[in-house]
Amino acid sequence: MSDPTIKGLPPPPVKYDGSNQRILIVHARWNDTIIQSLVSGCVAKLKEQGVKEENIVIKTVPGSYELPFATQRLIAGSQTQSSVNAPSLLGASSANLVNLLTSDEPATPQPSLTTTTKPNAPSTGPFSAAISIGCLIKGSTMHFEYICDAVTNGLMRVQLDTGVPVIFGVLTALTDDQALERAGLGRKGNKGHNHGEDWALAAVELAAQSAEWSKGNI
Ligand SMILES: Nc1c(NC[C@H](O)[C@H](O)[C@H](O)CO)[nH]c(=O)[nH]c1=O
Ligand SMILES: CC(=O)[C@@H](O)COP(=O)(O)O
Repeated sequence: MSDPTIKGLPPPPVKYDGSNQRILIVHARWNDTIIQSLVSGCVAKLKEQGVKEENIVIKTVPGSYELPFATQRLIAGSQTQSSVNAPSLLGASSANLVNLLTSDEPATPQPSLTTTTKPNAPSTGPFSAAISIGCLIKGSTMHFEYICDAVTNGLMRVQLDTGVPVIFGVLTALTDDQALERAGLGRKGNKGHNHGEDWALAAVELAAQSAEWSKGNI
């Protein structure tokens, strides 16, 4: 692997704490051997950063083209859930807080944010960050180029529209080996590096930082 200070992601400046974060992983199923390795590496690294298993929500879609829609709808849906066994709303996106403050719906009794249900019960409540994972491999037509462009711009729009960080976890590979090496599955004596680990670090960092920014702590 090349020197990460020349080409790659250096360690984060501080170790961010994921213990109060709820993370969404949405992954495509195309090129599933590669996807499964990326998701496994991502989940393992999220747990290393303190994210609880019950706060890691994994959903799948057929292909990468479906990632922006699914990510947007899952983020929106999470913001209508009460926060049980999940991070405090202060860790949520500002959009969620505005909804809560401006809703003319009669306030429904919410379980206290410190409600504890049985351990490892699946969590509910707003996502602190999302990681959208896919693997696009160039074929013989322009299909690759169009999907790459649509997915990239779509995921960027989702995060800017929702205020929830969306990590770009989409490999855009020209060959099978390029994709395998970026999933840590390289075949030619170079296993490569599992990019899913980097995406987990980015998610925990952006979730922590954006929660502070939402509170005006800049
Ligand atoms: N060729 C790849 C695809 N193609 C499928 C599309 O993403 C989409 O599911 C379909 O066009 C229906 O809307 N998807 C990948 O994730 N990776 C590929 O290499
Ligand atoms: C990324 C794709 O859509 C691509 O794998 C499809 O292959 P082809 O361009 O040969 O249809």
